[in-house]
Amino acid sequence: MPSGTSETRDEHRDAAERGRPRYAYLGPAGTFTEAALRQIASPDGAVFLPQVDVVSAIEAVRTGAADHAVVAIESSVEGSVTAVLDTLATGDPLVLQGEMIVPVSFVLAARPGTGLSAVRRVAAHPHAWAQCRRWLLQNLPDGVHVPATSNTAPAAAMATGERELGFDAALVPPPAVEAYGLVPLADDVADNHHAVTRFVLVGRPGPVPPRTGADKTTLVVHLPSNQAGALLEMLEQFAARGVNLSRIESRPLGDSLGRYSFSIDVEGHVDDERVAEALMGLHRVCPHVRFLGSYPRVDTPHGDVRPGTYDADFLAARAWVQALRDGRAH
Ligand SMILES: O=C(O)C(=O)C[C@]1(C(=O)O)C=C[C@@H](O)C=C1
Repeated sequence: MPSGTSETRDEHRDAAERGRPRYAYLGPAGTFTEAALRQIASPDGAVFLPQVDVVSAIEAVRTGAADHAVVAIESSVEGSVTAVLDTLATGDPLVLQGEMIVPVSFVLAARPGTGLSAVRRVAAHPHAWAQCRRWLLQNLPDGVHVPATSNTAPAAAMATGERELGFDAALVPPPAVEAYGLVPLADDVADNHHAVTRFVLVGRPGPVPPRTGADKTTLVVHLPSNQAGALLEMLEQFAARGVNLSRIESRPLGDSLGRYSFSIDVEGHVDDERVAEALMGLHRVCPHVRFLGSYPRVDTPHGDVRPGTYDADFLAARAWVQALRDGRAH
C-alpha cells in the first residue's frame, strides 16, 4: 500500500501509540482536567484521548478504549461531581489510582472585537458558573448562563469561523485564551481566590499499589434498609479502629426515595491493619461494600494515628487471641 494513505497513517499511529498509556479526559484541549493529567503524564509519552463528558471518559476505561481516565471528583466551592461518584459506584468495577489538585480561576474571554459591554450570554461549565456566581452578579448583572460541556468547549467553538455561537463570551481556563485566539475581557474571575478542584486517576482493578504512608482509600457503602442505628453502626466500624474519614457523602440510589449509597474517603491504605479491620467490619454489617482503591494522597493526612491502632497493636492483639486458641496464653 502506498505510504501516506490514511490507512497507513493509522497503522503508523497505532504503532507509535502501542505501549504508551492511553488517558481519557474531559476535552477539548486546555481544560483543567488536562492540567491535572499533565501532572502525571506528558503527550510525548502517553496518548491523550479528549472526551465530551466525564461519564464517557470513565466508560472508555471500562470498554478498553483507554487505560486510564482523569476526571474531576470534587470542587472546593461546588462540592462533588455527582456524575463521577455515581458512575464509579455502579457498573463494572474500576479503581482510583491517584489524585491531583488544580487551582481554579477563570478568564472571561471572547472573540477579538467583542467588548465587555456587548456581553450578555456567557457560556460556562455549570461548575465554572457556580464558582463565579458572585463576580458575575456584580460585573454582569444581566448575564445569562449558557451551559457548556467543558470549560474549553466554548473556546473551541469561538476558534472556528462559525458566525452564530449562541453566546457572546465564555469563562475559560487562563491558558485557553491564547491557545484559542481569544481576547480577555476580565482576568482572575473567581468568587474564591483559593478555589481548587480535585481530580482522580481511574483505572481497571489490579494489585493495589504499595502503601506510601500517606494514602487514601475510597469506598462505596450501602446500609441495611429501615434499620435504626444502621448509619451509626457503619461509622463505628471506622471509629473503633481509629480510621479517620476525609470525605463522606450520600447519593440517592435512584430506585425509590430514602435509599442512599455512601461515598467515603478514609485516611490510610488497605494494607494498614486498622483500615483492613474496618473493611472487615463493614463487610459484616453492610449489605454492599465496593472497594474503589487505595492510592497516594496529594495533601497531608489530617489526623494522627490514635494510640492502640498502629499495625503493631493489631498484630499483637491477633497473636494474643491465637495464643488463647492454642492454649499458650490465659
Ligand atoms: O471543564 C473543565 O475545564 C474541567 O476540567 C471540568 C471542571 C469540573 O468538572 O469541575 C473542572 C474544574 C472546574 O471546577 C470546573 C469544571
